[in-house]
Amino acid sequence: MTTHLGLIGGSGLYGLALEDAEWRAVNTPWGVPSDAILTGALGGLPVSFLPRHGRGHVHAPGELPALANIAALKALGVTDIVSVSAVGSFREEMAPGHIVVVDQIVDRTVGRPASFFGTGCVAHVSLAQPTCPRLSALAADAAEAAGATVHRGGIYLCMEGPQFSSRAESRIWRDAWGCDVIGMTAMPEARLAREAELCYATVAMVTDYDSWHEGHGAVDVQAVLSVLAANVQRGRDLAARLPERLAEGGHPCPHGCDRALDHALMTAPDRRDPALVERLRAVAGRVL
Ligand SMILES: CSC[C@H]1O[C@H](OP(=O)(O)O)[C@H](O)[C@@H]1O
Ligand SMILES: Nc1ncnc2[nH]cnc12
Repeated sequence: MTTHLGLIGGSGLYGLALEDAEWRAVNTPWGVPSDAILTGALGGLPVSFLPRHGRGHVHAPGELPALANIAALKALGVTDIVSVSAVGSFREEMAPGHIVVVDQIVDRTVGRPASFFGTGCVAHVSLAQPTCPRLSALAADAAEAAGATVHRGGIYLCMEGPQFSSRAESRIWRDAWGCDVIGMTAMPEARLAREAELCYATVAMVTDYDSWHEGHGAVDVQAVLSVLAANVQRGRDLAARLPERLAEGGHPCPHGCDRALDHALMTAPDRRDPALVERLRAVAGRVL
């Protein structure tokens, strides 16, 4: 399998310098993604870049076309997705400007479509390890090489938003639930990447201390944007350092991300909905 890097740019990251760059409109059985996808190469490795919120930050976190986003990257041949996200921190030592390469996610979103499968073709994939350890380690190495302070591992609380958390919520996620960072977009992205058999890693850029920290004001967009602006070059450096690490080959994935559907389908072949199966070919063709 040819390694193809998919980069999902979060708040503040709407473009990237690629070789042979071309913005391509992609359609999927789940509609159109957040924006056209910038295809090209970095250091000889095929790369596809999708601005999660669209250029100009059009889409709210709760209304992102996440199914179309993952299906479009899969259709372009992406094997590995590195998602870049702005997050608030629940830990003093995970300071603004630092990077946390998340290894666990707690999903507090509500009402977001979160599966390609459903009635007529039911599947249950494992999400015990929602990010790929191999890809996460490579992303952490690239971030360190780009000069960032990196925390390897952390629990990402994915809230619904779009409002930020109350102080009481912030303290609950931090003290009672033991979460490390908070954002609004890792879910259902990570779920869908697993269903589409793609390796997925989240590189979270800390922009604030959310609302719990007595020594810091509560988060607002201005604070987030000023930290992102100060670190945008580091984000680009990190992206530029990923291909050389990925090029050594990671497939078959030692953690089985690219075979996640091997034993996941439940619906008997003769009981499957043909229309749904047809749509599913775009992400799960390997097992259908
Ligand atoms: C601009 S602050 C809130 C916004 O930023 C994060 O977006 P992303 O994960 O795409 O970087 C957060 O999840 C919210 O959507
Ligand atoms: N404190 C916070 N809560 C949710 N999403 C965020 N993105 C950046 N900072 C955040």
